[in-house]
Amino acid sequence: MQSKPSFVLRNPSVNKGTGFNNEEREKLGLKGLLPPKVETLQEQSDRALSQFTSFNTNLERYIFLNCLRDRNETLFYYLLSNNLELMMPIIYTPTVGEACQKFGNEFRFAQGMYFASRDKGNIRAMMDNWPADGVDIIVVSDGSRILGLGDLGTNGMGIPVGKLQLYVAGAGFHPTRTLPVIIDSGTNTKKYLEDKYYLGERHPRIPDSEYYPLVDEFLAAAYNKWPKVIVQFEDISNDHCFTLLDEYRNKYLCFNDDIQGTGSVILSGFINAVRSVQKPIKEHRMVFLGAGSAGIGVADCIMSLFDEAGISKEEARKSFWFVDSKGLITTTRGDELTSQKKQYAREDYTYQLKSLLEVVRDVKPTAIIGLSGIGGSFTQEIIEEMAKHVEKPIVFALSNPTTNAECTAEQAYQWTDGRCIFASGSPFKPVEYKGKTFVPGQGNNMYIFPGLGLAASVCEAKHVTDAMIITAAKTLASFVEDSEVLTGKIYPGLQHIREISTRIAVKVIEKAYEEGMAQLPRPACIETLVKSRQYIPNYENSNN
Ligand SMILES: NC(=O)C1=CN([C@@H]2O[C@H](COP(=O)(O)OP(=O)(O)OC[C@H]3O[C@@H](n4cnc5c(N)ncnc54)[C@H](OP(=O)(O)O)[C@@H]3O)[C@@H](O)[C@H]2O)C=CC1
Ligand SMILES: CC(=O)C(=O)O
Ligand SMILES: [Mg+2]
Repeated sequence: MQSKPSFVLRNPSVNKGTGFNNEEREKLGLKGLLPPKVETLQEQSDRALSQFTSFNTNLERYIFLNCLRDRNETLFYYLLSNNLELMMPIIYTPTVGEACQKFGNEFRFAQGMYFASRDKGNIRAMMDNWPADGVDIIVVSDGSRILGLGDLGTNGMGIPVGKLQLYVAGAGFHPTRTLPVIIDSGTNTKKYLEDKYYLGERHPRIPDSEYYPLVDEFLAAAYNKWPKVIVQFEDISNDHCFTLLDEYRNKYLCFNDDIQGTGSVILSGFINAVRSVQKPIKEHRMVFLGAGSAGIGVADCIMSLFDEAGISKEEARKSFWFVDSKGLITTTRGDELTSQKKQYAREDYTYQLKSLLEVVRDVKPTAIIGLSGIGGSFTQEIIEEMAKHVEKPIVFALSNPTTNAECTAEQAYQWTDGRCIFASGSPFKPVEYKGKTFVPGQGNNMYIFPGLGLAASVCEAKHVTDAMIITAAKTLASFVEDSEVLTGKIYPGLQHIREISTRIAVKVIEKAYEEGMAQLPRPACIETLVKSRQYIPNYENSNN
């Protein structure tokens, strides 16, 4: 049997399934191919929601949603957009972590594009194979540091896929104009190299002499084919991600979500935490567990608050203490520090503090920020020690997925007797403690990258600047009222993500014009322009 070239029921971008009305069924030759009842998008969505809830595991729900997307994109995004709080933990952290780990076993159909070492020299030609007319946004990973789960190689594809689903649902990028990419540079994880279902190239990671030219060729090809595209670097290990960002941030329109997106969202949470504890920035002592891409990105962004308070960089750095896998980072520790760590290395320690507990005892921090990927590393002893010296401790356990969080919300509230301001990278349910309900904040870059990316794309920004990142953080912070921050709430509800992303986009675009970064002629009304560009999942030419 020959398949029809434009068989709409097998094309997720145009398929409406039972949503095709009788006129469309007649015109498209679908009569007899669908059950008789014509359904509205809402009716289809109700059924899909009931199917979603019938599964026993989150991985099954993840697979269900991605298969739905592969059948009917409009229905998928309609369902997702209207049930974001319920479905976010499935398409994104924590479930996406498990989906990546099992990517080879659960593989059903391909999404996105893969460029491997053997493709060197052919990447531009391969891009012509991408079926969509245009691409506005690419999320690219090499799978080398997927959440806190380590080097997953090609299995990391779930992350670009999930991030782009948020770009669509959260900000309104058009789904057909998004492209998830994996640069397959091998994997150093033996388990995957030996796994018969592993789908990537089966070799250890390629050396830098091959890695950087591969990424360079990919970027040159992408900007050659789609000159206005924005590229988000995602979950790339810290031996490469800083170098890539430095190399390309002033060459192309790109940003690194783990460094800059995380920096922005945690700056936002920190602004509101400072409002909540009512202690000026210069009185804060911040201990970071983890000095990688996220930890450094966050500290760099929080530095802007000191700058605004008229405090010099040199003075401001004295408010930061970084702990990595070897202990407190000092200039006298004796190991070779990366340039990022050097800026925050303490010069005032003649003795070495090896553990986080020792550092907390020594520093008596007002804030403890976990971006280490090490689950449970904020122990009861550490948090209780901190809480002895601070009225309202700021406890951010930001590592993903949930199993890698430095502590749980329940632990943080219990160990601080309900006094802490808490945020985590993956969601925790509200906690009942001593008759009070505490709603933990989710300090996750998902609040920032959709609006930031939309802004950069809509105004055709030349580059993503630090000022645009800081503007995004402040705009997000402004969504929480004074009365709310006093109760410990530091992030707005996720159900408002469209409104949040729209406002972030407007403010970031204003900043881009102010800085001369926007290349699109300035419109009469930025908000109208942004809204006119946002995709809303609905059936066209239907009575639905
Ligand atoms: N909430 C959010 O929005 C985001 C959360 N994250 C999460 O943050 C975590 C880290 O990400 P990222 O910074 O990119 O990762 P990196 O690999 O770049 O950095 C990890 C850091 O943690 C340190 N570390 C590792 N083990 C220990 C240990 N036992 N004790 C103390 N420090 C340790 C490493 O030390 P060393 O330098 O010595 O190797 C390194 O400094 C991940 O779990 C990720 O999911 C990341 C981005 C966004
Ligand atoms: C949220 C995110 O980007 C991370 O955990 O890597
Ligand atoms: Mg990430």
